[in-house]
Amino acid sequence: GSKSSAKLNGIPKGKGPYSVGCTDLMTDYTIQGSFFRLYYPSQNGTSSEETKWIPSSEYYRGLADFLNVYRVLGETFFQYYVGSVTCPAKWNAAFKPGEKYPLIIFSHGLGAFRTIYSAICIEMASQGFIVAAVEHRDESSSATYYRKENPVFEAQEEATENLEDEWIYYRKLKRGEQEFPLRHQQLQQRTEECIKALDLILGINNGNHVVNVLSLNFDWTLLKESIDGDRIAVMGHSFGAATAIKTLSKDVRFKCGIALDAWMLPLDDDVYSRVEQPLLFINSEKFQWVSNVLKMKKLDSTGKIRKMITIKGSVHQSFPDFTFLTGNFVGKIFKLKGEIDPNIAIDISNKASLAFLQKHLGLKKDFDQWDALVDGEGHNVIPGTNIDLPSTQPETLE
Ligand SMILES: CCN(CC)CCN(C[C@]12C[C@](c3ccc(C(F)(F)F)cc3)(C1)C2)C(=O)Cn1c(SCc2ccc(F)cc2)nc(=O)c2c1C=CC2
Repeated sequence: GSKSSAKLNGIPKGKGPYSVGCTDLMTDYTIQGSFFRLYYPSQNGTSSEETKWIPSSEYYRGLADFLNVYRVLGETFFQYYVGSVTCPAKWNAAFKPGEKYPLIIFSHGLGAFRTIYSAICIEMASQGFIVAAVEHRDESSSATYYRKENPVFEAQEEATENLEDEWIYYRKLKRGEQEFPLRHQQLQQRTEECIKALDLILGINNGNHVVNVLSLNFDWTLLKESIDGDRIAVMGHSFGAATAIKTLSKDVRFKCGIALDAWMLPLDDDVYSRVEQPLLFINSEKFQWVSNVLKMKKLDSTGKIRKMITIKGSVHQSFPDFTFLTGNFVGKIFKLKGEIDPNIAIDISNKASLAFLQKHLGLKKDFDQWDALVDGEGHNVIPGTNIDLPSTQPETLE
């Protein structure tokens, strides 16, 4: 039986051969700039500092709002509970040059932000990917910010921190407001932000000078000629998975996509015929429902590669990092954990992702050892969906 409370051993380390580094990049002083967290293969021993998982307390305020709990309650709860959590990546460790790495752009879900899918991003980086987890400024994240141009400061007694940071919080649906128009508009912005992040990173690959308004000591020049421009994928969770699908339809530089427990509502009808690239759906057992899965099936079409698996015993929150941070008791109550051990669930998701990426990016690694998972063969995984779909065959064949 399961232990009464799992040891809180936190966010799992990467299992691959590369050491993982982490840094943040925010370009230009406006809301239109790019903002992402970069997870990358790093040179060993160049940083001993672990990465702060949730870097500013404003994120706690945003989370409290998103979760409809009292701000002051929520903030203290999060500050106490996750304020000191670090993720197993070396903060500002030197990038490891010398080979061309495939690139993944990762899009977060509703009410999330760039830092809370670190278990997935760190695993991919440890296996030799560069991962840019974008932070969307479409008011779908619990909180985000942009740094404004430093105004000319009169001499101030104490330098008030973050004076120039402009915070944007989660935009709740208004009473009686239709959901689709808002989500579809946010989807457009999210897609643009993924494409803008790709453009920026490919520019860095060409040696463009990087202006990072976050004063971090990270040497971006080491990324010059280190990205394989032909091996680019897009991934996302929930609203971020819909973003990944829309991004594929908008930009063929993305060679394939991985949709983690996709929320299909924001997608417009004409996207369904415009996704040519291979697409993998990795679903949780508890989140999905008929109309949502039927939309995933609508993407099926002859000659287009579509794979779907469902992780048994998993829930929607099996993909973001919170699933690793509470004991079983609290985790089950808040649906942060399913029946399946969180480390096993994320392991299945990551291995299936790696096998799919090897096949459709043409990687020369050993991720094909997990091909069976992509076919839904293996422990704790089923092919397709657990949701009973209305059959399309005529009722009874006379
Ligand atoms: C009541 C608010 N109501 C707003 C629409 C529904 C809230 N909700 C269910 C929740 C998120 C939940 C959650 C998180 C985190 C803790 C914590 F305590 F661990 F922090 C607790 C409890 C509350 C599970 C979802 O939105 C589910 N969901 C998500 S959850 C992404 C996320 C957000 C914040 C996180 F910290 C971690 C993960 N991303 C999506 O793209 C979509 C959906 C639904 C459709 C599209």
